[in-house]
Amino acid sequence: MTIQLNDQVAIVTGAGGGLGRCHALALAARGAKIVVNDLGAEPAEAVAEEIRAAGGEALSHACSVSDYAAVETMVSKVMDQWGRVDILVNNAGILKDKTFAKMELDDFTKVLDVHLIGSVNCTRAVWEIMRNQQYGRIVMTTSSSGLFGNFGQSNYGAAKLAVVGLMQTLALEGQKYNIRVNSLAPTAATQMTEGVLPQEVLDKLKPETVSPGVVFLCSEDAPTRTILAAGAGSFETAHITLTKGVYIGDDEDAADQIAARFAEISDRTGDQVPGMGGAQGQQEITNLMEAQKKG
Ligand SMILES: NC(=O)C1=CN([C@@H]2O[C@H](COP(=O)(O)OP(=O)(O)OC[C@H]3O[C@@H](n4cnc5c(N)ncnc54)[C@H](O)[C@@H]3O)[C@@H](O)[C@H]2O)C=CC1
Ligand SMILES: CC(C)c1ccc(C(=O)O)c(O)c1O
Repeated sequence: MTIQLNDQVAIVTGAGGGLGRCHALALAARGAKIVVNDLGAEPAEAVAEEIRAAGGEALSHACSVSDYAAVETMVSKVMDQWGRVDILVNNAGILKDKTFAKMELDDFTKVLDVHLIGSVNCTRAVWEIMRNQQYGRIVMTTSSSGLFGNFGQSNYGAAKLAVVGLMQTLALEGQKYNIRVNSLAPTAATQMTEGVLPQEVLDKLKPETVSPGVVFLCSEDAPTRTILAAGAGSFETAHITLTKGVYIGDDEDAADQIAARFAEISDRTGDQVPGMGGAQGQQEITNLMEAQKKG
């Protein structure tokens, strides 16, 4: 096994079951010391015990990732015990599915509070530690529902794409401190996806088959700003791209020209994955200048 995480400390949120448990076990199998976080003390401690029984080192800490003070207490405990945090896997999550028409606004806030604010809280609590160490690997957990949409999951989808936005900027800000930030878009049979697909399909979507992707994203040679999709042992990358586009200008009929040339505007030939937000403006100025040169 090439990827070694010996002497590294990893916090995995929502690791009392499902994907988080599998990520924790997989990171521990590579030598990392694991902090098993979840809402409930019992499931978190059970996973920590499972890791210790397999010869690894683990501690559990029950708290909600939505509670910044509690997250800070968890990180202080880890620093007291092990003196560093190398890896953070923001995995904790909940669903409150309903069509947008029927959804209470409170269910929107609750979902954002766990996925987005939970990821912000945990990342913020370890950011300075990682900057000082000049080393950190952070994984956000996104979803196909956020990247591509899913009926009945407007709150969840919004939260799941928000963590990708968080990743985009943190990857840039973390670069000079050797902090790499990536996103994982898993597909797995867990309590979260219970009953949504036929059992014979769920049987193939073992959460254990996703966790090698997390090990890779937490390794020394991890990429940064990647969206890694994973399920049933298959791995893909997803991208937010920008087409070359078309210079239209601002004549009175600009909107009509956009309509007339929309196929060209959205033609994906030669599209790019921008390295940062500024790339869009650069592309637009280039298009303008090319159009001016042509007269
Ligand atoms: N299972 C799947 O196919 C997919 C899962 N995901 C994401 O993967 C992550 C893990 O999901 P699963 O393992 O499938 O679900 P799960 O429901 O089995 O596990 C989620 C864990 O997070 C914990 N949790 C919930 N709120 C928390 C909070 N405030 N603080 C700390 N822990 C909390 C839960 O107690 C639970 O143990 C979630 O972020 C989910 O949105 C994304 C795409 C697909
Ligand atoms: C299998 C369905 C489409 C699906 C996919 C992903 C999630 C998730 O991100 O949690 C779901 O909840 C699903 O129901």
